[in-house]
Amino acid sequence: MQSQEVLLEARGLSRSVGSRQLWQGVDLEVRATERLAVSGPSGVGKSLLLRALAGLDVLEGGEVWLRGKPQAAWPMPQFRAEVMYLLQRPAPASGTVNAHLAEPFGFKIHGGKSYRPEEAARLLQQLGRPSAFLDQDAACLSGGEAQLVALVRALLLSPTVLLLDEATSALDAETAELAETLLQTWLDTGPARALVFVSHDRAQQERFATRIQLLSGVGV
Ligand SMILES: Nc1ncnc2c1ncn2[C@@H]1O[C@H](COP(=O)(O)OP(=O)(O)OP(=O)(O)O)[C@@H](O)[C@H]1O
Repeated sequence: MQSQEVLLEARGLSRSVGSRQLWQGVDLEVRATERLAVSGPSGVGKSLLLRALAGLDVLEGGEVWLRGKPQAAWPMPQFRAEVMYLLQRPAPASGTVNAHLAEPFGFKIHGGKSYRPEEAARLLQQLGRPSAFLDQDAACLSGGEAQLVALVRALLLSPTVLLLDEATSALDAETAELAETLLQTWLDTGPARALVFVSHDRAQQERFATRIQLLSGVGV
């Protein structure tokens, strides 16, 4: 593992909310192919840490690097396309699943990429969904289905580091394991990639993480 390239690195991160210091002195390193679990009690600030890593929350203290280049030196849309954050409760707008998956390919930041519906169907099939699923209304999906679609949408965009914030929490056990297999294949093929995830499912952490980092509230 140590020979793998460091993709994402954070040093000395700190965060407070009002007068409450959530954590400080947080160091983190994610290497290619890693599946790093960030663990800690409810309210300790795991979501805020992932959001800070993704450039979606302020960096009060410390610094984050992607491939050795400081977060602040990246154009932020590009950084967020490379370090992609998936939240627990995605809420897609109305329109077909296919249209929802195709949508970001129309954004300037993903201009070099093209949407391939057959690839979307292939990924969905690996998650146990038939190709007709692409025609469903995205706004009417169940919580678990919306999580599957968010995951497929992210994988199609091929970020360097995927940050999953309880992003499989609404899936049944069997589908959650299909998602893990899909993610593992994604990590092990193609360019250098890595995964950071938060899960309250201890069994998932233990079977899926290559490493677990505890966020204790007083530095990790
Ligand atoms: N934008 C915000 N403004 C003020 N307080 C916030 C904000 N976001 C989060 N908090 C607070 O910061 C603390 C950490 O929140 P966070 O969601 O990161 O915790 P967590 O470890 O992910 O929790 P859980 O495991 O319950 O999801 C919580 O007390 C929360 O209420």
